[in-house]
Amino acid sequence: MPRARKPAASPPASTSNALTGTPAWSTLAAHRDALAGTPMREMFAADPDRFARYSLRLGDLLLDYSKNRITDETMRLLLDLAAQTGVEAKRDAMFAGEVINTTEGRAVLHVALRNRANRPILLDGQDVMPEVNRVLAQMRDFCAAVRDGAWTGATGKPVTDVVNIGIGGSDLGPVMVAEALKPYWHARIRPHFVSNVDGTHIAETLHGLNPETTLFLVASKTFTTQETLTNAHTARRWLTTALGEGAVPKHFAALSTNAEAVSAFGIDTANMFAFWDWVGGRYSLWSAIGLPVALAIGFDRFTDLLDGAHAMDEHFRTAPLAENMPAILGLLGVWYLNFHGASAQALLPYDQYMHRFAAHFQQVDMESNGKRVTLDGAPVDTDTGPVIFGEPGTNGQHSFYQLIHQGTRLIPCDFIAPAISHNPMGEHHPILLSNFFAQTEALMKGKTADEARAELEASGMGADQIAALLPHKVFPGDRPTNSLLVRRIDPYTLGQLVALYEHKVFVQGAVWGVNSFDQWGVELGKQLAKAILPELKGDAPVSSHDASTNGLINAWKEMRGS
Ligand SMILES: O=P(O)(O)OC[C@H]1O[C@](O)(CO)[C@@H](O)[C@@H]1O
Repeated sequence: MPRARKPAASPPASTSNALTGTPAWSTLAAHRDALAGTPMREMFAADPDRFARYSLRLGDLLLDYSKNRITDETMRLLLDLAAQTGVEAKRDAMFAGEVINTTEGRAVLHVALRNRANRPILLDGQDVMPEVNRVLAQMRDFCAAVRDGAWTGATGKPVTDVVNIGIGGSDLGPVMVAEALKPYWHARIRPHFVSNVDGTHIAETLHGLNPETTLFLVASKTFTTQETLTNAHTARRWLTTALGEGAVPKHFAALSTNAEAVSAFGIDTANMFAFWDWVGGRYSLWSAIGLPVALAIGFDRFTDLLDGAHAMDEHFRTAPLAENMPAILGLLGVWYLNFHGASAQALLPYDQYMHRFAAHFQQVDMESNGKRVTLDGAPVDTDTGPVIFGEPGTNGQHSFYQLIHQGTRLIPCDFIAPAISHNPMGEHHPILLSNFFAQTEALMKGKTADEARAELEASGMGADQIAALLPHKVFPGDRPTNSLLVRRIDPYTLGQLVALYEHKVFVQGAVWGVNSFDQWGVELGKQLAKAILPELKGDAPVSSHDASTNGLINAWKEMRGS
């Protein structure tokens, strides 16, 4: 398949940077001001149907977005903004395989990887589905062989440990999903993930592993990424020191788009699982990059993950935007980021297995929408991508929630929880979920000065003490949250959730008119590191940089000794 194509002759919708000049923009700004005196607690008091009005269900997934600073008018205006920025046309262009990643001349078709309906998806007039299905079949056969022990290492022993070596999108998505689906892992096979070029990562991972039963997956779309190749060469040395060169084909497989570089590394291309330039790194977990997940949970469950994502794709593709979960989450994010100055967004899974969810979406969101120019290269005229962060509940509560409740910044939060835990452990799950529900209630309602005073008076405190403490005890409330509830975190519901957030990011990029699928911003640091690496050899002081960079390099040379 061709590696680069010309951009579509006419972009699917306006790429103007005059976003703030759209009629919807000024109307939304005026509407925000009009709404300012009506906190959410008043909105709830006035409307007993608010939950029903502002919640949606898709199978076992419930989205409650009623605890937001919105009215029907807000939603109508946000939908106007979506219409005026061509969100639907841009979405349709993505699904139709148009070259929407114009700076790289690529289509964006991760939806084809989970196109379980097998609807033809044409790229340059050719259906991509036969190739997608071919690699899925290759993955299925490999998973079966490794899992049932037919695939053995060079000394005839079955695989016990799968080490995925990759970084960014070739790591974060698979780690997150593998961890989230740990209850489904094969009894014998443990997945491990090495990403950081810090030697500690691979050293600690290999510590205690047996080369005879370890399978390495070198995961790199480009197969040129310094960190991944450095780690892969170290792994290769570790293996061949123990088992000899001849062991490599039974212990190494590659997940990549670059067959030439895979061969050059010494991996048999028969053990290469391909994907394509139209799969963005941070959207690649559905491709061969998902192989560590499929090996851990089994291929059938991996296809359940794809099924869940496909269900969300179909919802995103066909539901009117007013009832479209990714569109609603995306537009609410725009509402807070651009109209309330909320520059961060917390993702808070109340499920320990989902402890890497925020880390994965940090890349998906911030690498996609951390952009300062629009598709046509003009500066954006408003803020783009939020800072994404989060920790699993209830750990975050004992850490950064203080700032969310009483700090000066507005930080919209998404709460995500399963109704049923894989580890109920007596009262643990009700306790966990009581915190989930309570946090969203507390953030919405807050605590007024009158309520705080009444509590202090009831505790028997004197008037002076009350006066001193009162300002510290007030919670302003009116802090927005979305709540997502699924029956259980399983491959299908996780697929739904991940696709939901991917498409949310798409919607926001479409509103801002940026290219959500390139990542030029990661290049400069890589370029400079390449120039610095040879300068680190020897003791001669360096003078080719600014004073700080020279000073740091020279201090390092002195500290490390010779
Ligand atoms: O899969 P590759 O080509 O090794 O790239 C890894 C990651 O590096 C980046 O290009 C930049 O950090 C990411 O977008 C990508 O996910």
